[in-house]
Amino acid sequence: MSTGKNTTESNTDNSEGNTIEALYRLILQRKETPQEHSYTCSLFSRGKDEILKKFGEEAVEVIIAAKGQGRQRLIEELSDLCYHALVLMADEGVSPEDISLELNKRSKGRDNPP
Ligand SMILES: N=c1c2ncn([C@@H]3O[C@H](COP(=O)(O)OP(=O)(O)OP(=O)(O)O)[C@@H](O)[C@H]3O)c2ncn1[C@@H]1O[C@H](COP(=O)(O)O)[C@@H](O)[C@H]1O
Repeated sequence: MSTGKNTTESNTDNSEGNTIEALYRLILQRKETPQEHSYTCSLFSRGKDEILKKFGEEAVEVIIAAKGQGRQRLIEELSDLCYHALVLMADEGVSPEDISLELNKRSKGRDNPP
């Protein structure tokens, strides 16, 4: 998956949290400001059904990769899936922070059962 850094488009930050959030912000920018030659913009312009279709295709490609195409191929397909998940999230108004909050809620529930 290609990355952005903070609000720029630099690809030098390997911190996973920053990478996901920076890429999400860049995807949001693409949604708000259409650009020529942007795959992300073309995906938004094709609409929700196409975004969902791509997400499903990438999920299937992850499964196929995990069934014997090797670790590097699996990393590439998981990266495609993460990117398309972020596009879906941006289209639906769900942020990485929303996901973190949900995961944190579950983590607290498990660590401190009633
Ligand atoms: N991380 C990604 C990223 N991961 C995967 N992809 C694209 O997702 C597509 C994967 O789908 P396929 O393999 O089915 O390829 P395809 O045949 O081109 O796709 P379709 O025409 O069928 O939709 C490829 O075109 C990849 O280029 C991505 N496209 C963009 N980004 C990042 O998104 C940001 C914005 O980029 P632009 O969209 O170029 O502005 C930048 O940081 C990019 O690096």
